[in-house]
Amino acid sequence: MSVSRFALERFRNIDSLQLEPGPGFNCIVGPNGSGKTAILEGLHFLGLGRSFRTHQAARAIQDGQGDFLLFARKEEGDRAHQLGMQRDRAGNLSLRLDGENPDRLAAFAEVLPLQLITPESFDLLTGGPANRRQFIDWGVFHVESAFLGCWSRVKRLLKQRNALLKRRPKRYDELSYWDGEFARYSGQLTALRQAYVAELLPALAPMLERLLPQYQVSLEFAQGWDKSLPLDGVLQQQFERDQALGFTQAGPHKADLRIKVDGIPVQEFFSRGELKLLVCALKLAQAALLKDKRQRQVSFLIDDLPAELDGDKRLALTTALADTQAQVFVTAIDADKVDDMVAPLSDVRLFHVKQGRLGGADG
Ligand SMILES: Nc1ncnc2c1ncn2[C@@H]1O[C@H](COP(=O)(O)OP(=O)(O)OP(=O)(O)O)[C@@H](O)[C@H]1O
Repeated sequence: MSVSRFALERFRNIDSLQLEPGPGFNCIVGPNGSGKTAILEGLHFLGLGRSFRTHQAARAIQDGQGDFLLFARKEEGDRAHQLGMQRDRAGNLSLRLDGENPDRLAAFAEVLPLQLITPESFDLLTGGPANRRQFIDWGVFHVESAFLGCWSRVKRLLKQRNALLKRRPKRYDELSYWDGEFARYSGQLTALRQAYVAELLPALAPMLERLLPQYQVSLEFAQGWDKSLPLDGVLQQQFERDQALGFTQAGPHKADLRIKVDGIPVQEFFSRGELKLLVCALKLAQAALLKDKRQRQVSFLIDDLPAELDGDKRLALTTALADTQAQVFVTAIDADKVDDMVAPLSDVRLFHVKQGRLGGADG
């Protein structure tokens, strides 16, 4: 259940590159600007249809070129999936999955579940609630087939409601039908999110024990409105405020995950290294839960794994990753730091990248 082949063409500083990763640890090593992150970014594009570095996908197309091409082969038990993506500067996207044209990008995300960890991943803990909703929804999407339909309906109904509010309706009656629908699907979405968080906690405990054993970390799901009241009642109560602001202030689009350490909000307490370890523990827990519930294996993309972590923590993290048996892609500038980290692991491949080209694989 891993990517056994990955190819990029006309992507960032890469003219053409083919990688044959192993099912375990794949270390991509090279100097600044060599194209290490571009390789992870290419995989991220394939799995999620977007970059983690820019909202402008065209920036990833190599300068002077009209499009980029990405291809991966993903082993899945005794069969393999072939994923291909082409994107041009006009924004046209062509997708091929096992020789067919899938009608939605979500088909790629299902085949290629990815977890990204970069030096900016602190955002999950220190940034706004949208980061944490995205974290929860990644998990729910992969374990609950009902999620996508429900989430799309909520999004569409919220958009309609906000458009109605902007027209400054005089009376609440103009919204009440839509609010019934919005509350119904919001309730379903919230139940899925709640159940997911409840299942994540036992998967998280052993990861915290390994990476941050000296702390008591707690997670509390906040659904986005007063949990003692039905959403349609809250919407009716808040109608005048929503009308004045022109948008809806209560609902699942306001949900959050409150994360505390020894009772203190995590961002006010943890060091940068500890924040990174907590992000890793959360993502490892998601991968473990996905494997447990759906027998699906995640590929981890970790940009600059050694950053912020001392030698012991680096080792604790690499062994925790290896124990999940997930495929891991890590980038690092310094080959020596990578050697220390992966010394106890058995399944390691090392790729040297220079000026957008591969200098050979060891391992
Ligand atoms: N559209 C593009 N076309 C050509 N080259 C590009 C494009 N976008 C970025 N680059 C260049 O691609 C190179 C690869 O960047 P990348 O971020 O992958 O390097 P890296 O190996 O991860 O470096 P670092 O260790 O500094 O993070 C950079 O030198 C960048 O200037």
